[in-house]
Amino acid sequence: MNVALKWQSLPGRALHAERLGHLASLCLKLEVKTYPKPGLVSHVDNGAHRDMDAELLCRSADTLAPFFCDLAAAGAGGAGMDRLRAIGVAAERAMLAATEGVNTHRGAIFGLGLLCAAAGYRNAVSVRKSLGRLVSERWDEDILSGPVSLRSHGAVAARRYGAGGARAEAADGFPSVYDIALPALHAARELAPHDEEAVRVQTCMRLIADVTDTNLLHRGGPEGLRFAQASASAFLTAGGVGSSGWRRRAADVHHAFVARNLSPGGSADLLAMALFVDRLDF
Ligand SMILES: CC(C)(COP(=O)(O)OP(=O)(O)OC[C@H]1O[C@@H](n2cnc3c(N)ncnc32)[C@H](O[C@H]2O[C@H](COP(=O)(O)OP(=O)(O)OP(=O)(O)O)[C@@H](O)[C@H]2O)[C@@H]1O)[C@@H](O)C(=O)NCCC(=O)NCCS
Ligand SMILES: Nc1ncnc2[nH]cnc12
Repeated sequence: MNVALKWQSLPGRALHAERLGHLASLCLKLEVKTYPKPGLVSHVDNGAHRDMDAELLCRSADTLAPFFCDLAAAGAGGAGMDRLRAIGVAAERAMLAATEGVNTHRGAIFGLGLLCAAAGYRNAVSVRKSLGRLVSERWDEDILSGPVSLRSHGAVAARRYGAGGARAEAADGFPSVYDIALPALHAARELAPHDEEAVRVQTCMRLIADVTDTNLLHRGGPEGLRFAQASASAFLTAGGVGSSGWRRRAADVHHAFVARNLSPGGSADLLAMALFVDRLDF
């Protein structure tokens, strides 16, 4: 074992891993409790989804907490990608059992799971690096060379349109979280200092405007992706949550997505990851 990994006592590490697992689950629930979020499920309505509601997403988030905790503990113990993948696959199985087969959080298990593992590792070795950088430094090659599911919606969209999706995002150290979501989140706190839900709406819009979300490609093709990006961009250009009447304008964007059956599930996951990193990075 690496000497640095002995730095923190085991009970201390276990407690830290448990906290990280709960924080990851909380961030998934905060994402759900954000309205209006174009096309997505929230506590207000089910967006463009027939098989999901807020209760199901929160049940899924609760189910995942112990797996995020295991991933943080595995990271603290210096685990390689094989071990992380095994926990991730078990988490996917538990999610599908809890939701009766609905894919609520597959992308989030992957992204938040790797961030939990990095947070466990960082705490164990006491190194001052961002979580995204640690994911990229420790696991990027294994992430990119891991088994590819040929039938997933994301894999089909990746083959057809050349999108990198969740895997490229993680291997590159989550540029959509660090370069897109976090700057938007911090700027939004200036625009709406006492309204964290508004801050999350603004961050979500920024992500939709800038990310190649494979869920949008799956449901709407390149035209759907372009429409979604342009609509979110127009909301932001008009002042976003800093302008009067923003709730109505955001709701209009939401309803336009629902009418076109568009749902940016990847951006929803990235919002939860940004909330997680915002609490933990310096
Ligand atoms: C590597 C895996 C993530 C495999 O993923 P896949 O081959 O499916 O690839 P991706 O397209 O990359 O997407 C996976 C999910 O990631 C989210 N996502 C989409 N775009 C991005 C992006 N640009 N950056 C980051 N993340 C992105 C998205 O997840 C959300 O959407 C899910 C709902 O999807 P779906 O069922 O298709 O949706 P619907 O529209 O509702 O379908 P219909 O109603 O039309 O039927 C939801 O789960 C959100 O989370 C993408 O879906 C990975 O799964 C893998 O290899 N796992 C193994 C375990 C592992 O290695 N773990 C590592 C340690 S934890
Ligand atoms: N709020 C949400 N709506 C739809 N799909 C999602 N995947 C993750 N969060 C989601």
